[in-house]
Amino acid sequence: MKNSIYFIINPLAGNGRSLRVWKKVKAELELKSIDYRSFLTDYSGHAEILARQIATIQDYHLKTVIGIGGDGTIHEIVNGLSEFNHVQIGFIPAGSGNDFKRGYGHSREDSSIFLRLKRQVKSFDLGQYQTGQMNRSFVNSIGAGFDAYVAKLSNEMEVKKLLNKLRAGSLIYITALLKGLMNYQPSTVTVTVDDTVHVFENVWLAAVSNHPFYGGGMKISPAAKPDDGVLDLIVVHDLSRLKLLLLFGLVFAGKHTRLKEVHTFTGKEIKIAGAAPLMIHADGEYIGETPVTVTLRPKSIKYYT
Ligand SMILES: Nc1ncnc2c1ncn2[C@@H]1O[C@H](COP(=O)(O)OP(=O)(O)OP(=O)(O)O)[C@@H](O)[C@H]1O
Repeated sequence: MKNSIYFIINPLAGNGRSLRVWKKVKAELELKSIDYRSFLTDYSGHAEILARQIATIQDYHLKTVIGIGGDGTIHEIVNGLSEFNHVQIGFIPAGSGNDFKRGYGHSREDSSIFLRLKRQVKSFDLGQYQTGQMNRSFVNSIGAGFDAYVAKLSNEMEVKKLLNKLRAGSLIYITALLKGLMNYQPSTVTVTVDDTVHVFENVWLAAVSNHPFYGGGMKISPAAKPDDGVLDLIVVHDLSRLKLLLLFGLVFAGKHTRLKEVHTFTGKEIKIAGAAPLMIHADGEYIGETPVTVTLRPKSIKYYT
Protein backbone atom coordinates (compact mmCIF):
# COMPACT_ATOMS: atom_id res chain seq x y z
CA MET A 1 0.00 0.00 0.00
CA LYS A 2 1.44 3.35 -1.05
CA ASN A 3 2.07 5.91 1.74
CA SER A 4 0.80 3.67 4.52
CA ILE A 5 2.42 4.07 7.93
CA TYR A 6 4.10 0.83 8.94
CA PHE A 7 4.16 -0.24 12.59
CA ILE A 8 6.53 -2.83 14.06
CA ILE A 9 5.60 -3.89 17.58
CA ASN A 10 7.57 -6.04 20.00
CA PRO A 11 4.65 -7.52 21.98
CA LEU A 12 6.94 -8.61 24.83
CA ALA A 13 8.67 -5.27 25.45
CA GLY A 14 8.09 -3.75 28.86
CA ASN A 15 6.56 -7.06 29.88
CA GLY A 16 3.49 -6.57 27.66
CA ARG A 17 3.23 -2.78 28.05
CA SER A 18 4.05 -2.49 24.36
CA LEU A 19 1.00 -4.50 23.37
CA ARG A 20 -1.26 -2.36 25.55
CA VAL A 21 0.17 0.79 23.96
CA TRP A 22 -0.37 -0.70 20.49
CA LYS A 23 -4.04 -1.43 21.22
CA LYS A 24 -4.60 2.25 22.07
CA VAL A 25 -2.68 3.45 19.00
CA LYS A 26 -4.59 1.05 16.76
CA ALA A 27 -7.93 2.28 18.07
CA GLU A 28 -6.94 5.86 17.30
CA LEU A 29 -5.66 5.01 13.81
CA GLU A 30 -8.98 3.36 13.02
CA LEU A 31 -11.03 6.16 14.54
CA LYS A 32 -9.18 8.76 12.45
CA SER A 33 -9.08 6.51 9.35
CA ILE A 34 -5.29 6.74 9.12
CA ASP A 35 -3.90 4.26 6.60
CA TYR A 36 -1.54 1.79 8.30
CA ARG A 37 -0.09 -1.72 8.29
CA SER A 38 1.22 -3.47 11.40
CA PHE A 39 3.51 -6.39 12.26
CA LEU A 40 4.15 -8.02 15.63
CA THR A 41 7.61 -9.51 16.17
CA ASP A 42 7.76 -13.27 16.74
CA TYR A 43 11.36 -13.65 17.87
CA SER A 44 14.52 -11.75 18.74
CA GLY A 45 15.92 -10.07 15.60
CA HIS A 46 12.55 -10.14 13.80
CA ALA A 47 12.03 -6.32 13.91
CA GLU A 48 15.20 -5.87 11.85
CA ILE A 49 14.13 -8.41 9.24
CA LEU A 50 10.63 -6.92 9.02
CA ALA A 51 11.95 -3.36 8.64
CA ARG A 52 14.34 -4.39 5.86
CA GLN A 53 11.67 -6.42 4.05
CA ILE A 54 9.12 -3.59 4.21
CA ALA A 55 11.68 -1.06 2.89
CA THR A 56 12.82 -3.40 0.12
CA ILE A 57 9.28 -4.18 -1.06
CA GLN A 58 7.99 -0.62 -0.77
CA ASP A 59 11.18 0.97 -2.10
CA TYR A 60 10.80 4.77 -2.37
CA HIS A 61 7.08 4.69 -1.56
CA LEU A 62 7.89 3.89 2.06
CA LYS A 63 7.76 7.08 4.09
CA THR A 64 7.28 6.18 7.75
CA VAL A 65 8.04 3.20 10.00
CA ILE A 66 7.07 3.43 13.66
CA GLY A 67 8.43 1.04 16.28
CA ILE A 68 6.70 0.24 19.55
CA GLY A 69 8.87 -1.39 22.20
CA GLY A 70 12.09 -0.88 24.09
CA ASP A 71 15.55 0.22 23.04
CA GLY A 72 16.26 -3.28 21.66
CA THR A 73 13.36 -2.88 19.23
CA ILE A 74 14.48 0.52 17.92
CA HIS A 75 18.04 -0.83 17.61
CA GLU A 76 16.75 -3.60 15.36
CA ILE A 77 14.52 -1.31 13.27
CA VAL A 78 17.36 1.15 12.69
CA ASN A 79 19.63 -1.70 11.60
CA GLY A 80 16.96 -2.94 9.21
CA LEU A 81 16.59 0.55 7.70
CA SER A 82 20.22 1.68 7.81
CA GLU A 83 20.53 1.59 4.00
CA PHE A 84 17.15 3.30 3.44
CA ASN A 85 17.97 6.88 4.41
CA HIS A 86 14.75 8.34 3.05
CA VAL A 87 12.56 6.51 5.59
CA GLN A 88 11.32 8.54 8.58
CA ILE A 89 11.46 6.53 11.79
CA GLY A 90 9.08 7.07 14.67
CA PHE A 91 9.24 5.36 18.02
CA ILE A 92 6.74 4.89 20.81
CA PRO A 93 8.74 3.86 23.88
CA ALA A 94 7.23 0.97 25.79
CA GLY A 95 10.26 -0.88 27.18
CA SER A 96 12.01 -0.81 30.51
CA GLY A 97 15.01 1.47 29.89
CA ASN A 98 13.82 3.88 27.17
CA ASP A 99 17.08 5.78 26.77
CA PHE A 100 16.38 6.36 23.07
CA LYS A 101 13.38 8.49 24.02
CA ARG A 102 15.49 10.63 26.35
CA GLY A 103 18.44 10.97 23.99
CA TYR A 104 16.58 12.03 20.86
CA GLY A 105 14.32 14.59 22.45
CA HIS A 106 11.06 12.70 22.85
CA SER A 107 10.39 15.09 25.68
CA ARG A 108 6.89 14.00 26.61
CA GLU A 109 4.81 10.89 26.31
CA ASP A 110 2.24 11.31 23.59
CA SER A 111 -0.65 8.95 23.71
CA SER A 112 -2.00 10.43 20.46
CA ILE A 113 -0.40 8.92 17.37
CA PHE A 114 -2.06 11.65 15.34
CA LEU A 115 -0.13 14.33 17.30
CA ARG A 116 3.07 12.33 17.07
CA LEU A 117 2.90 12.27 13.31
CA LYS A 118 2.56 16.03 13.24
CA ARG A 119 5.89 16.40 15.03
CA GLN A 120 9.07 17.55 13.38
CA VAL A 121 11.30 15.05 11.59
CA LYS A 122 15.02 15.71 12.12
CA SER A 123 18.23 14.16 10.78
CA PHE A 124 20.57 12.57 13.32
CA ASP A 125 24.00 10.92 13.27
CA LEU A 126 23.89 7.16 12.89
CA GLY A 127 26.40 5.28 15.07
CA GLN A 128 28.26 2.36 13.50
CA TYR A 129 30.31 -0.38 15.14
CA GLN A 130 32.51 -3.08 13.75
CA THR A 131 33.73 -6.09 15.66
CA GLY A 132 34.90 -9.33 14.08
CA GLN A 133 32.61 -9.95 11.11
CA MET A 134 29.86 -7.72 12.57
CA ASN A 135 29.30 -4.31 10.98
CA ARG A 136 26.16 -2.71 12.38
CA SER A 137 24.43 0.44 13.58
CA PHE A 138 23.58 1.61 17.10
CA VAL A 139 21.30 4.35 18.42
CA ASN A 140 22.44 4.96 22.02
CA SER A 141 25.88 3.65 22.95
CA ILE A 142 28.56 1.00 22.70
CA GLY A 143 30.29 0.03 25.93
CA ALA A 144 33.22 -2.23 26.75
CA GLY A 145 34.02 -3.73 30.15
CA PHE A 146 31.97 -3.30 33.29
CA ASP A 147 28.89 -1.77 31.63
CA ALA A 148 28.70 -4.60 29.09
CA TYR A 149 28.99 -7.07 31.95
CA VAL A 150 26.15 -5.26 33.76
CA ALA A 151 24.05 -5.17 30.56
CA LYS A 152 24.50 -8.93 30.22
CA LEU A 153 23.55 -9.48 33.86
CA SER A 154 20.48 -7.22 33.64
CA ASN A 155 19.18 -8.94 30.49
CA GLU A 156 19.57 -12.34 32.12
CA MET A 157 18.02 -11.29 35.44
CA GLU A 158 15.19 -13.39 36.77
CA VAL A 159 13.44 -10.43 38.44
CA LYS A 160 13.37 -8.36 35.19
CA LYS A 161 9.79 -9.42 34.46
CA LEU A 162 8.58 -8.60 37.95
CA LEU A 163 10.26 -5.17 38.04
CA ASN A 164 8.86 -4.37 34.60
CA LYS A 165 5.42 -5.32 35.82
CA LEU A 166 5.85 -2.93 38.75
CA ARG A 167 6.96 -0.22 36.30
CA ALA A 168 10.30 -0.09 38.08
CA GLY A 169 12.44 -0.63 34.96
CA SER A 170 15.35 1.52 36.18
CA LEU A 171 15.73 -0.79 39.19
CA ILE A 172 16.71 -3.64 36.87
CA TYR A 173 19.88 -1.86 35.87
CA ILE A 174 20.66 -0.76 39.42
CA THR A 175 20.28 -4.30 40.77
CA ALA A 176 22.56 -5.72 38.04
CA LEU A 177 25.01 -2.90 38.66
CA LEU A 178 25.39 -3.78 42.34
CA LYS A 179 25.88 -7.45 41.48
CA GLY A 180 28.46 -6.58 38.79
CA LEU A 181 30.30 -4.27 41.15
CA MET A 182 31.13 -7.16 43.45
CA ASN A 183 32.48 -9.44 40.70
CA TYR A 184 34.05 -7.39 37.88
CA GLN A 185 37.87 -7.15 37.62
CA PRO A 186 39.24 -3.94 36.00
CA SER A 187 42.00 -4.35 33.36
CA THR A 188 44.30 -2.53 30.90
CA VAL A 189 42.54 -0.91 27.94
CA THR A 190 43.84 0.93 24.86
CA VAL A 191 41.57 3.51 23.24
CA THR A 192 42.45 5.09 19.91
CA VAL A 193 40.64 8.34 19.20
CA ASP A 194 41.13 9.54 15.61
CA ASP A 195 44.62 7.92 15.47
CA THR A 196 45.78 9.13 18.92
CA VAL A 197 46.48 6.19 21.23
CA HIS A 198 45.77 6.32 24.99
CA VAL A 199 46.53 3.43 27.35
CA PHE A 200 44.73 3.21 30.69
CA GLU A 201 45.34 0.80 33.57
CA ASN A 202 42.64 -0.65 35.85
CA VAL A 203 39.82 0.33 33.52
CA TRP A 204 36.26 -0.33 34.60
CA LEU A 205 34.62 0.80 31.41
CA ALA A 206 35.10 2.59 28.10
CA ALA A 207 31.81 3.72 26.55
CA VAL A 208 31.09 5.52 23.27
CA SER A 209 27.83 7.48 23.10
CA ASN A 210 25.77 9.27 20.50
CA HIS A 211 23.68 11.06 23.17
CA PRO A 212 23.94 11.44 26.96
CA PHE A 213 21.79 8.59 28.27
CA TYR A 214 22.18 4.92 29.05
CA GLY A 215 21.19 2.30 31.57
CA GLY A 216 17.69 3.75 32.05
CA GLY A 217 18.38 7.48 32.46
CA MET A 218 22.04 7.76 33.52
CA LYS A 219 23.80 10.72 31.87
CA ILE A 220 26.95 8.79 31.06
CA SER A 221 28.19 11.33 28.45
CA PRO A 222 26.43 14.56 29.48
CA ALA A 223 27.89 16.64 26.62
CA ALA A 224 27.02 14.18 23.82
CA LYS A 225 24.65 15.39 21.11
CA PRO A 226 23.06 13.07 18.57
CA ASP A 227 23.51 15.49 15.67
CA ASP A 228 26.94 17.08 16.24
CA GLY A 229 28.95 14.81 13.91
CA VAL A 230 31.15 13.40 16.71
CA LEU A 231 31.12 10.49 19.13
CA ASP A 232 31.72 10.95 22.86
CA LEU A 233 33.99 8.52 24.69
CA ILE A 234 34.24 8.14 28.45
CA VAL A 235 36.90 6.05 30.20
CA VAL A 236 36.59 5.24 33.91
CA HIS A 237 39.69 3.81 35.61
CA ASP A 238 41.70 3.50 38.83
CA LEU A 239 38.68 3.64 41.13
CA SER A 240 37.96 1.56 44.21
CA ARG A 241 34.66 -0.34 44.16
CA LEU A 242 33.28 2.08 46.72
CA LYS A 243 34.23 5.13 44.66
CA LEU A 244 32.75 3.53 41.54
CA LEU A 245 29.50 3.12 43.45
CA LEU A 246 29.64 6.81 44.39
CA LEU A 247 30.29 7.62 40.72
CA PHE A 248 27.06 5.89 39.76
CA GLY A 249 25.35 8.12 42.32
CA LEU A 250 26.64 11.16 40.44
CA VAL A 251 25.99 9.84 36.94
CA PHE A 252 22.23 10.49 36.96
CA ALA A 253 23.03 14.19 37.28
CA GLY A 254 25.94 13.95 34.82
CA LYS A 255 28.37 15.21 37.52
CA HIS A 256 30.76 12.21 37.42
CA THR A 257 32.90 13.73 34.62
CA ARG A 258 34.48 16.07 37.23
CA LEU A 259 36.28 13.13 38.90
CA LYS A 260 39.97 12.74 38.04
CA GLU A 261 39.44 9.04 37.31
CA VAL A 262 37.00 9.88 34.50
CA HIS A 263 38.39 10.87 31.09
CA THR A 264 36.31 12.15 28.21
CA PHE A 265 37.18 12.43 24.51
CA THR A 266 35.38 13.26 21.31
CA GLY A 267 36.22 11.86 17.89
CA LYS A 268 34.96 10.49 14.62
CA GLU A 269 36.58 7.08 14.91
CA ILE A 270 37.14 5.37 18.26
CA LYS A 271 38.81 1.99 18.73
CA ILE A 272 38.68 0.07 22.01
CA ALA A 273 40.94 -2.91 22.71
CA GLY A 274 41.61 -4.71 25.97
CA ALA A 275 44.87 -6.43 27.03
CA ALA A 276 42.50 -9.40 27.35
CA PRO A 277 39.15 -9.47 25.46
CA LEU A 278 36.45 -7.32 27.13
CA MET A 279 32.72 -7.83 26.86
CA ILE A 280 30.92 -5.32 24.61
CA HIS A 281 27.30 -4.16 24.56
CA ALA A 282 25.49 -2.29 21.80
CA ASP A 283 22.42 -0.35 23.00
CA GLY A 284 22.31 -2.46 26.14
CA GLU A 285 22.51 -5.88 24.47
CA TYR A 286 25.63 -8.01 24.96
CA ILE A 287 27.14 -8.52 21.48
CA GLY A 288 30.60 -10.05 21.92
CA GLU A 289 34.15 -9.03 22.80
CA THR A 290 36.75 -6.36 21.97
CA PRO A 291 38.40 -5.14 19.79
CA VAL A 292 35.65 -2.83 18.52
CA THR A 293 35.79 0.17 16.16
CA VAL A 294 33.07 2.82 16.45
CA THR A 295 32.31 5.46 13.79
CA LEU A 296 29.28 7.47 12.68
CA ARG A 297 27.46 8.52 9.54
CA PRO A 298 26.60 12.20 10.12
CA LYS A 299 22.92 13.18 9.85
CA SER A 300 22.05 10.04 7.94
CA ILE A 301 18.91 8.92 9.76
CA LYS A 302 15.56 10.66 10.19
CA TYR A 303 13.54 10.42 13.41
CA TYR A 304 10.31 11.99 14.55
CA THR A 305 11.25 13.99 17.67
N1 LIG B 1 8.41 -12.23 20.01
C1 LIG B 1 9.57 -12.14 20.64
N2 LIG B 1 10.00 -13.16 21.43
C2 LIG B 1 11.16 -13.07 22.12
N3 LIG B 1 12.00 -12.00 22.08
C3 LIG B 1 11.62 -10.96 21.31
C4 LIG B 1 10.39 -10.98 20.55
N4 LIG B 1 10.29 -9.80 19.87
C5 LIG B 1 11.41 -9.10 20.19
N5 LIG B 1 12.21 -9.79 21.04
C6 LIG B 1 13.47 -9.35 21.66
O1 LIG B 1 13.18 -8.74 22.91
C7 LIG B 1 14.33 -8.01 23.33
C8 LIG B 1 13.95 -6.89 24.25
O2 LIG B 1 13.14 -5.98 23.58
P1 LIG B 1 13.08 -4.43 23.93
O3 LIG B 1 14.44 -3.91 24.19
O4 LIG B 1 12.30 -3.81 22.87
O5 LIG B 1 12.23 -4.39 25.26
P2 LIG B 1 12.66 -4.24 26.78
O6 LIG B 1 13.82 -5.12 27.09
O7 LIG B 1 11.43 -4.41 27.57
O8 LIG B 1 13.08 -2.70 26.85
P3 LIG B 1 14.48 -1.95 27.10
O9 LIG B 1 15.51 -2.51 26.13
O10 LIG B 1 14.19 -0.51 26.82
O11 LIG B 1 14.86 -2.22 28.50
C9 LIG B 1 14.99 -7.56 22.04
O12 LIG B 1 16.34 -8.00 22.05
C10 LIG B 1 14.21 -8.26 20.93
O13 LIG B 1 15.06 -8.82 19.96
